[in-house]
Amino acid sequence: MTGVVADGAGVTEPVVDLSGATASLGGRAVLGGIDLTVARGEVVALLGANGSGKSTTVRAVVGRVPLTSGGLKLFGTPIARFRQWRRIGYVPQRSTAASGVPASVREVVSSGRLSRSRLRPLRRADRAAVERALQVVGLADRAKESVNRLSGGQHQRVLIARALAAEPELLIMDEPLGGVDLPSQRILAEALRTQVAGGASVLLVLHELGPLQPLIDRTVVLSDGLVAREYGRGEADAAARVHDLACHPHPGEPAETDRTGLLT
Ligand SMILES: Nc1ncnc2c1ncn2[C@@H]1O[C@H](COP(=O)(O)OP(=O)(O)OP(=O)(O)O)[C@@H](O)[C@H]1O
Repeated sequence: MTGVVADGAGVTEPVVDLSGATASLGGRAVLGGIDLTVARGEVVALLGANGSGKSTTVRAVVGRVPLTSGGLKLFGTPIARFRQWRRIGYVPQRSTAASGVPASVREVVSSGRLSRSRLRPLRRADRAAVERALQVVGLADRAKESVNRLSGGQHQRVLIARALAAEPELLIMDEPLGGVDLPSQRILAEALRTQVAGGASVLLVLHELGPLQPLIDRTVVLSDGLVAREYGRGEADAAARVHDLACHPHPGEPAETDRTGLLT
C-alpha cells in the first residue's frame, strides 16, 4: 500500500485511504474507481480538467458524496464508523462565507474553532488560534467587518482562516487559489507551510500549482473520474506542464490529451 508511514506507535495508516471509489451524481457515474491516499504529513494536489471529478473526490472524502462502491478510511477508520470530524478542516470550492448573515470576519473564523471546542465558549487558546488564523490570511485588520462587505477572494481567505483556526490534522481545500490574487496565494502558501511543519496532512484541489508547488509532495491527475497519472515531488514541473497543456492549451499547441491520451 502506498502512503503508509511509521510513527512512534508503529505503522500508521494513511490519513485518507480511498480505494476503488465509485460515485454517481444525478444518475450519472462521476467517479469510476478512484484510488487515492494521503499519508500523515503529506501534501497531495489533485489536478485535472474541468469535470474530471476533483471536487466530487474531495466531497466523497469528507462524506458529502456517498460512494456507490469501494472503500474510504479516514485516520484508519472506515467512513461508516468515523466520528472525529474535528480532526479535519474542509474548505469547499468557492462559496460565500455567510450568505446574507451579518456575521463579522472574526465570528466566521471563530466558528471553525467552535467545532473543536464542542460549542463551549472560546478559551484563551481558542481565541489565540483565531487571531493567528486571521493574521495568516492577512485579515486581522478587518476582523470586525461584516463578511458581506468582503470581495470574493477575501471571502475565500475567511473560509481558509476558519479551517486553519481549528488547527486540523488533515486540511482539505477545494481550489483555495480560485479568485485569490498572487500576494494572497503567497500568504496561503506560507500558512500551509506552517501547518505542514506542525505535522498536518493536506489534500488540495488545484487548477495550477502556483506558489504552492514547493510544498506539494505528490500530484494526482484525474481524468474522467479516474486517476490518470501521479507525479512525485521531483516531477512537479512535469505535472504542471501536463495540466497546463490539457486545461489551458496554448493557441497552435496541441493539448496534452492529443499527445498522450492522459487527460480526456
Ligand atoms: N450535483 C450534480 N449532479 C449531476 N452531475 C454533477 C453534479 N455535480 C457535479 N456533476 C458532474 O460530475 C462531474 C465531475 O464534477 P466535479 O465538480 O467533481 O469536477 P471537477 O474536476 O471538480 O471540475 P472543476 O474543475 O470544473 O471544478 C462533472 O461532469 C459534473 O458535471
